[in-house]
Amino acid sequence: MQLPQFIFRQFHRQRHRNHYVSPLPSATSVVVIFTSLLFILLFFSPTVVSITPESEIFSSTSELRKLYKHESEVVAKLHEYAQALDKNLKVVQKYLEDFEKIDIRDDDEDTEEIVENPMNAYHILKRTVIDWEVVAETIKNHTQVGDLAGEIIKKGEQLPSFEDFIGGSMALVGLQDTYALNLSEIIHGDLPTESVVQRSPYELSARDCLFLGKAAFNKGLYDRAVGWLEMALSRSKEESEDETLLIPTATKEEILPFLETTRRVHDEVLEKRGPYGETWQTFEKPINGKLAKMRKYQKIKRYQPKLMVPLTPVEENENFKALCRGENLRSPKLDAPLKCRYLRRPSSVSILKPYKVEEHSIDPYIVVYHNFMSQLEMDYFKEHSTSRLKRSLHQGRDGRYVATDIRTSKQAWLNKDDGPLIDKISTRIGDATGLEVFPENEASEIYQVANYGMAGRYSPHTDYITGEDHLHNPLELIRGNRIATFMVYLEDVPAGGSTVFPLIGVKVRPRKGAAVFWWNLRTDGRGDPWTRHAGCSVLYGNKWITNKWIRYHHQFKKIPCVKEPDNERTASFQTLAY
Ligand SMILES: O=C(O)CCC(=O)C(=O)O
Ligand SMILES: [Fe+2]
Repeated sequence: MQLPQFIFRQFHRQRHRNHYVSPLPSATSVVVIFTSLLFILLFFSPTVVSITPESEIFSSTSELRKLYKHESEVVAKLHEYAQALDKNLKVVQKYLEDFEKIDIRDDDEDTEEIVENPMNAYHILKRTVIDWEVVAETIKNHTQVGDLAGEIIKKGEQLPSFEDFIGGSMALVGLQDTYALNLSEIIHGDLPTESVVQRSPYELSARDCLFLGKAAFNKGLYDRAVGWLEMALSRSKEESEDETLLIPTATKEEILPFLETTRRVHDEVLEKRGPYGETWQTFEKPINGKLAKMRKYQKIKRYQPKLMVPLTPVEENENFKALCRGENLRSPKLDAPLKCRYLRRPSSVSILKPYKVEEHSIDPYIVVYHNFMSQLEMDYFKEHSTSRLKRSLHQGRDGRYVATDIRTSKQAWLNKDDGPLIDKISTRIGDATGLEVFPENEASEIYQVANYGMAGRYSPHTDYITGEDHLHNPLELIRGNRIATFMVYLEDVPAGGSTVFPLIGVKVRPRKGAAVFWWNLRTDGRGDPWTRHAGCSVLYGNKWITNKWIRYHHQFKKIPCVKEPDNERTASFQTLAY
């Protein structure tokens, strides 16, 4: 079954039919107005037209009637013109008001706070991609500043494209789905997070909901699409009762066909393919009441997360989302042996200032080192990477590196040439883990710094390298595979952005300065698939991490190489560090 897609560009269509966007009178109508005016002026001006006895104008009511008719035509045109000016003024004012809902701030920190809210981010994208075009079109006939985008491009800035706006819309739809956000809250700009409700001054209009419904549909989230489109319908009703709007931003007639198609496709997909798969998701029951009563739908139950058993990609994704939402999937029995402790290494300052270690899983062994890096050290890492950040890529099916939504972040690399602090942190990692990290680039990789923006995420993956390709690379043969990961959070993330291990139910909340450490390989060098992990989408804020991947071959003096029996998994590395 070929899954259908809706065509976007809906916001553009709005421009032509929008209630508040009315084009200025066309060039011909302006000419008509001014010719008529000229005609009246000429007619009444005594210096130009002499009143001759033949003039019938005062005596003949029929002539006066004619004149009056001419005048009213001119007045009608002038009304039209004034109305157009007024409407165009409204377009400009509405844009300005929208922008100024947030006080203008120049300070970098303040602006960061603004863009950290995905609702604000969506509106910034919408304004610069859609509204700018509308405003530019509106003021084109008045002034020379119509080319708003040109002004910015001249400054060497990059502008978002329509595709960026679609990306932003998809991201918002993805956040709503992952965190099961309540639509009636987010349409009013309220974003519920664990601790507080983050507020954005921006509401979502019927047109926004329609657009986001289409984005959800195209993402295969048919259940969510129905939710957005139903919301579009109720917003449209609210807007039609709103006296400040002439007509709703999207009408019922426009929304209904999309909603009907979505409901129909939803039921077809559910019937033919089931309630979820890698590229789609539906409710458990059909929307159509008659179909919903069918016997086969009475038994269907939503997927219940399972741990410690092999999962299909779809099941893994469900575990991933549940963990991101903060659900607890682990049993008390699994968590019972976990401890927190102070770790001292005899040869280092940790004697005075021990590492604070918190266990998250015994097998595979996963721990968090709290307060591992200081604020100054974290700032150093971020500052040295900011100008070098590039879109993260990952290896596609054909082996080439591509940017996809599997990993939506930007990254940069830091090495010892970036200053003495780099080696200082590596020495600390070696000390804390008991592993060999020098020489840089052999025993361990240089630092990868990653920054996740709006809804940035990383789908489930392993850090150890799979496939055969790396076996032909001389450097990889020297280094061996990634035995362990040491990942430090360089920033707090107010909401979302946890690191989760979907197969074993582990979740770690990002806390700045804390580091997560785990073994990717078993003692014999084979990858441990239970270490599959993921970065949840950032719901609010901005996430910074740095990764230090430690390699296998240089550890030969530190760890015993023992083959672990397949049926008896041991956390044999655990003893190394403690
Ligand atoms: O962002 C995260 O929490 C996980 C990142 C990760 O797994 C990676 O960079 O390999
Ligand atoms: Fe990873």
